Amino acid sequence: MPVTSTVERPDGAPEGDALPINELFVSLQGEGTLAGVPSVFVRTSGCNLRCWFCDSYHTSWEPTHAWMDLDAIVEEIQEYDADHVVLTGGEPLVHESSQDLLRRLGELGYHTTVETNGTIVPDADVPIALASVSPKLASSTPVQERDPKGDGEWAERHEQRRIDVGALATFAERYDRQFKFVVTGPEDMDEIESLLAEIRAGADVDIPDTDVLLMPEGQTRERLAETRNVVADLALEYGYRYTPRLHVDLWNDAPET
Ligand SMILES: C[S@@+](CC[C@H](N)C(=O)[O-])C[C@H]1O[C@@H](n2cnc3c(N)ncnc32)[C@H](O)[C@@H]1O
Ligand SMILES: Nc1nc2[nH]cc(C(=O)O)c2c(=O)[nH]1
Ligand code: SF4
Ligand SMILES: [Mg+2]
Repeated sequence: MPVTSTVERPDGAPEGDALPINELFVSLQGEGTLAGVPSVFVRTSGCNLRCWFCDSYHTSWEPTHAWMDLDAIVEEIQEYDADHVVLTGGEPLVHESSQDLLRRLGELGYHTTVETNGTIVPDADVPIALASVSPKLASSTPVQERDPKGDGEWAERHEQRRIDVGALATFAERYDRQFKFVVTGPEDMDEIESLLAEIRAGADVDIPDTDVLLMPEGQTRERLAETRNVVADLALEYGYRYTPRLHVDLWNDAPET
């Protein structure tokens, strides 16, 4: 599948294998089944979606980055004393070079997690230890009233692109994975249930409820204080997992955390 980057490659970008990097830092994995594990985060810039709530605004709505070649990225990762690497964004899989980075990290023995919206499937040979797939629900769509830019310009494109059941089923079949839904309230549950039914019908592997995580929407402690208990109760009611957002609890989602 051709992969197109939404980030322009400006004059002066390095030749060959390189990625637009928004930030590269070490922290505790804040979300999902590996929450609490010290990890190096590589955050690429550029996304094919525009969630109104995106907590990485400068990789999606207003991308900023420095181009780094893969050698420099790997060298910087190796400077940290961590064996887990989280490749995130933006949407890391819009970039062909993300696949090469994953191949190199796999060869070096790193445990790799890819944080992805699940719309772009990598080549079959790309090693991913944990596919952390966060399919985007209707409640993520940047309709005019919720658009951070106020014009609703992205709503239609976002709506068309946000779900590809075939792609989600392929992630389920190929990798150890978690499906991590951002939940804004009880209204999201019908869509989660019907989407899971479609993925399960399309995938020839089992997807146990323990691979389904509900994550409260919130970029700040204040917002999480409103959402976390609602979402925890929904996890109990529906029998799915709850995941905290440790980096928000601990550091209020400051840059490089
Ligand atoms: C910034 S995204 C980057 C990876 C990929 N584009 C995606 O959406 O999965 C990283 C994770 O943060 C989640 N996320 C983004 N904004 C959020 C918010 N306001 N509250 C809760 N989770 C959020 C995403 O759903 C995803 O699981
Ligand atoms: N600590 C921490 N954990 C995270 N897990 C997923 C993140 C992401 O932005 O993809 C993230 C993040 O930004 N920080
Ligand atoms: S898909 Fe991920 S990076 Fe893209 S806008 Fe949504 S949360 Fe942000
Ligand atoms: Mg984050």
